[in-house]
Amino acid sequence: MSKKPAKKETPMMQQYWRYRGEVPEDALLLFRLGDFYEMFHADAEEGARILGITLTQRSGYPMAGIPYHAALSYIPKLLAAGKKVAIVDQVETPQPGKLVKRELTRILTPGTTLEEHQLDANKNHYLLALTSDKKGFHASWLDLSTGDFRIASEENPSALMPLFTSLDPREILLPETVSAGWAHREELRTWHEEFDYFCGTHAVTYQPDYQFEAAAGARSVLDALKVHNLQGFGIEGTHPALASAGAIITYATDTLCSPPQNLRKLSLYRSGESLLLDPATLRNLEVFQSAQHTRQGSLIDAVDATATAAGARLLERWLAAPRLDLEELKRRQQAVQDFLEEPGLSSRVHDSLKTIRDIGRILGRLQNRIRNPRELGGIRDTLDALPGIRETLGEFVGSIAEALRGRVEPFDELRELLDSALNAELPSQISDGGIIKEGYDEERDRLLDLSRNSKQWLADLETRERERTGIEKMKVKYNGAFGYFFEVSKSNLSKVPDDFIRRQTLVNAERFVTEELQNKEREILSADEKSLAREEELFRELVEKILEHADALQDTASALAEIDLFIGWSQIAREWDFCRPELDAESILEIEAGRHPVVEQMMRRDYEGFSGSQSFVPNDTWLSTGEEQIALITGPNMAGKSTYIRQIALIVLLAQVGCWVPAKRARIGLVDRIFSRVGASDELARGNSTFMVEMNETANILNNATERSLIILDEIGRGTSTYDGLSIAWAVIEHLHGETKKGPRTLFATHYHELTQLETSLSRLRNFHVSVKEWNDEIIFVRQVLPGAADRSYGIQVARLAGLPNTVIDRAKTILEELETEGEARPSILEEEAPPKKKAKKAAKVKKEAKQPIAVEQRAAEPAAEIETNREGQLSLF
Ligand SMILES: Nc1ncnc2c1ncn2[C@@H]1O[C@H](COP(=O)(O)OP(=O)(O)OP(=O)(O)O)[C@@H](O)[C@H]1O
Repeated sequence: MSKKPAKKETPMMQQYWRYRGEVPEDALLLFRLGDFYEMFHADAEEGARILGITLTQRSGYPMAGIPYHAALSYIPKLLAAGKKVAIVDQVETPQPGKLVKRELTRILTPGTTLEEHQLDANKNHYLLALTSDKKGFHASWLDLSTGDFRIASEENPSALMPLFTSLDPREILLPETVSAGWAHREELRTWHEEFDYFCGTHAVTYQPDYQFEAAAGARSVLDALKVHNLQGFGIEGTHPALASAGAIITYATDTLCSPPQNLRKLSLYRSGESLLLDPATLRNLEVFQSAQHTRQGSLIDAVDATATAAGARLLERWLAAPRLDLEELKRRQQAVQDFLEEPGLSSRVHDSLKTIRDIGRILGRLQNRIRNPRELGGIRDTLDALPGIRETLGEFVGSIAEALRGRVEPFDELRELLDSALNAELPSQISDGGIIKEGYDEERDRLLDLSRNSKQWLADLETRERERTGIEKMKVKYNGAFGYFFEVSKSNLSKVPDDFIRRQTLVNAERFVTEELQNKEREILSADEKSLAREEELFRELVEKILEHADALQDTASALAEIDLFIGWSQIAREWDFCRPELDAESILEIEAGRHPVVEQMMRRDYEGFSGSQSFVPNDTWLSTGEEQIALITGPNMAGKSTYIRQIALIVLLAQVGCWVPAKRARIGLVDRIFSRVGASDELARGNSTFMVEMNETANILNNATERSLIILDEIGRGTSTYDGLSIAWAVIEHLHGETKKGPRTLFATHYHELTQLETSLSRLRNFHVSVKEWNDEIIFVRQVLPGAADRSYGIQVARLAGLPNTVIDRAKTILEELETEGEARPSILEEEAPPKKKAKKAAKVKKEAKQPIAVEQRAAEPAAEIETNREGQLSLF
């Protein structure tokens, strides 16, 4: 931050320093000076560097400025550079010789911006606060742009991490000393490591601890929501998470420079009501971002066919909190069905939705006094689209579409008002005028006429005076310093009459006024000013009228967002042949011809891809906690093991947000958590080794999975020596299987062929393999998941496909042969580590079979049939 210099400052700079002292140290102060926002001292140096603008000097100190009308395009760059931006505006018209009055009008921070161009239209924009006390950890999050405001408390902060990752907040508020203490608590070590990393990738603002005081927080929340108690929201007034909610309100108030006006509801988030996906699983399944950190290639992108930004944000919120509530999920599924059954009507509604504006966010800005005429135009255009949308929705027969129609209000009166009041084209600033339609307000029309007639009068005067003086090219002109004047070129000066009063001499011309012109000028300027003032008054009245309907408009906006999302899903279901999954509370998972939604879409778009195949090969799945609880999947590299196990997790996730799923048929017993242990590339940046990350994630799964969870494990144990890895994988499977009759539904993909022997000792484990064919020492990927274990890994053939030099491939083959011969002489892991007593007998049998597993023979008859079926377009030949 800039330090105030010791020398005597001008009054303006004294004013500057007063505000500089008021705003947070890490904010850059933009100080309005005429037509510029100026930065001074250290702010100027930093601002000029970030914005790439010229650094100048004023009275010996650094200064850098941006034109005020271009501020909107500069500010996002400062925010993107992680800076906060404080704005001090001029709040009166400058008078010569008088220090202009200024006020701090706004502090823009990553989590509290509201302006359209500073928000990503398709993403929620959360400010998150977290604190802790003896009872546990308390979080609150608010999207100030829409007023979405929630709280959550958990004894164990790890339970909040899935939520934080899904929210992907723009800014995090933490209590300074309380949060510093978390690092020293041994029991929080694992969580803190993860949270610390999370904070490292998000903007964090530390606040004094007292801002997180629970009782004061409860009061701020009541004030902000304008209610006497929180019972209506089902929240106790002593709920500990109100501490963080209070900190959010205080921060929002400080940054908006007045209390937020668009909060009307507080909701309590209970982790037990959602399907939880821990941060690693969200990353591994590429739910919100692909492995390349792009939206393209993620699940959200694959199931997003929304036409509106609000619809896209709703999808993000729903994917962040998949449900366990059958009734709600069935409502969503039915909505998709209603729209799917009426494609013509649905696309008509969707087309109309493309014309509506983001009224949820517009209202947020209007309520928080960020007002511009075009936003009113946005509300008007949206309301204009409503009758058509309602009419089309009325033609649907489905019950849910009908219910949704009921939530879209017509707003006839407000629509008529805005239609009659607002011009078709609107300015971006109130001060530009031209907002109000002629004929809407008598007084404003009168002033407008006066100003217009005066302009005609000026034109007449110009003609009259040209005739009188004989100066043919004399013109009436206007400028801010002198007002209206006659401009006469030097060559015509001799013709100027005596009643012309000289005002200014230019190189080639002179400027004059007359008494008549001066009188008229006063009349015109006052008519213009009065007309503008009247327009501003009418504008404010219109805003108030809109805000009277704010709640109803918000409700309509959320219904429109749902309709948009459902229609989008119905289009995806039709285009990609999704089915409506049966949902129940049984612990089973049955998928017929399931597909990976993202890989399938990418393959269709890019059929020249490495897979070499144009269409995705569907596969079946059957799991149940009591019978076929664990599917152990083996198969060569590149066969499709990872894709298969991920597709199952994605199908379950989609089903639990209410979307239809990429399968021919599916029956899904609701899942409380999805765990995955897949790749680890992201984690290396955290300073953990691949193996450490793998073990951390595995520990998390084993400690937290319940009977209702779904677990996908990919190549567990590969990050260490073969025998260590194999032993760990072996023990993990045994643990998940357990002794009892039930356990989490698990898919385990592995290259450790020894594990396939577990089928004989673990009653609820089944072997599967992803099949391939050999053809002249090359392999053909068939991508079919079939019962039984794979015979070998074909790693060398795959390496050849990847382009390894022939010399290396040949040498590898020789080494492999040697190793295989040696391996036969070496004792197997089963002999090194005896299984538990009661399995000893079975294990002895396995040992016998290990060298020549029965599964291989069982599959001997399968290849011909597979080749036949898959040649029809699905076979991939390299
Ligand atoms: N069912 C399928 N239909 C068509 N192509 C598929 C299918 N499954 C996977 N693929 C293609 O095969 C590629 C490799 O799949 P995947 O990564 O799942 O193999 P893998 O068996 O896990 O390999 P590795 O053991 O080497 O990790 C994928 O990128 C995809 O393009």
